[in-house]
Amino acid sequence: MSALSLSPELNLVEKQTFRDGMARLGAAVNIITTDGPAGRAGFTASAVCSVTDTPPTLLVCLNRSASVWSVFDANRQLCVNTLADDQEALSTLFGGKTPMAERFQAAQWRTGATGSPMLEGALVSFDCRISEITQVGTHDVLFCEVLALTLSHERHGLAWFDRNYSPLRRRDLC
Ligand SMILES: NC(=O)C1=CN([C@@H]2O[C@H](COP(=O)(O)OP(=O)(O)OC[C@H]3O[C@@H](n4cnc5c(N)ncnc54)[C@H](O)[C@@H]3O)[C@@H](O)[C@H]2O)C=CC1
Ligand SMILES: Cc1cc2nc3c(=O)[nH]c(=O)nc-3n(C[C@H](O)[C@H](O)[C@H](O)COP(=O)(O)O)c2cc1C
Repeated sequence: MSALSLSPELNLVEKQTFRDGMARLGAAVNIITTDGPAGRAGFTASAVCSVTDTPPTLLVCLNRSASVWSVFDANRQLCVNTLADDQEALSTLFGGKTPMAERFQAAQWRTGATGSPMLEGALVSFDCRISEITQVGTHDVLFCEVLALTLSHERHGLAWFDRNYSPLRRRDLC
């Protein structure tokens, strides 16, 4: 065990130290999509978390410098598509600098109740309206009320851990 990051003055840890720590905190991989008056957009996110089940709410953290930020901010609705283990390539596509049309061409989509694209083959898709946005440092925290969801019963999951992808095996599937 090392105490690399603990300074005597109890200052905040350096950005790189924080990232090294966060790299060890595994998380599901999601493609967040939206469609509406500002157009269609999507990006990869690991910063997704359950907030409360009453009302059913999750949060998504979005960097305000991302090209997609203004689209999500204007549309105020989104779908959280949690990826299955065979959808790693989609994560890379939506996490890079790829043009938006090219990102969406790589998969099949349905339209959710909010109008947001729902990914075929996702482990679960949460169709949401953004109820609140809070700014924290470089990111917006989008609080999202879940209006509908679609579950897949035949897929394993995908994790982002140690700066890489790992499958998440479901016990009831071989
Ligand atoms: N929450 C976020 O905004 C995240 C952004 N990314 C993006 O993907 C790139 C590659 O990430 P990794 O290969 O995991 O290596 P990395 O060393 O850049 O990041 C390690 C971990 O730190 C956290 N992180 C990275 N950038 C962040 C940011 N700007 N704000 C808050 N948390 C952040 C994430 O948990 C990430 O998995 C990052 O540099 C970033 O651009 C990746 C994961 C989460
Ligand atoms: C595995 C992975 C997880 C990511 N998680 C987040 C996240 O939670 N929040 C975020 O703002 N960006 C995250 N990113 C980066 C965005 O996906 C990326 O900045 C986004 O596609 C916007 O890029 P653009 O500005 O080229 O459109 C992640 C990238 C990867 C590869």
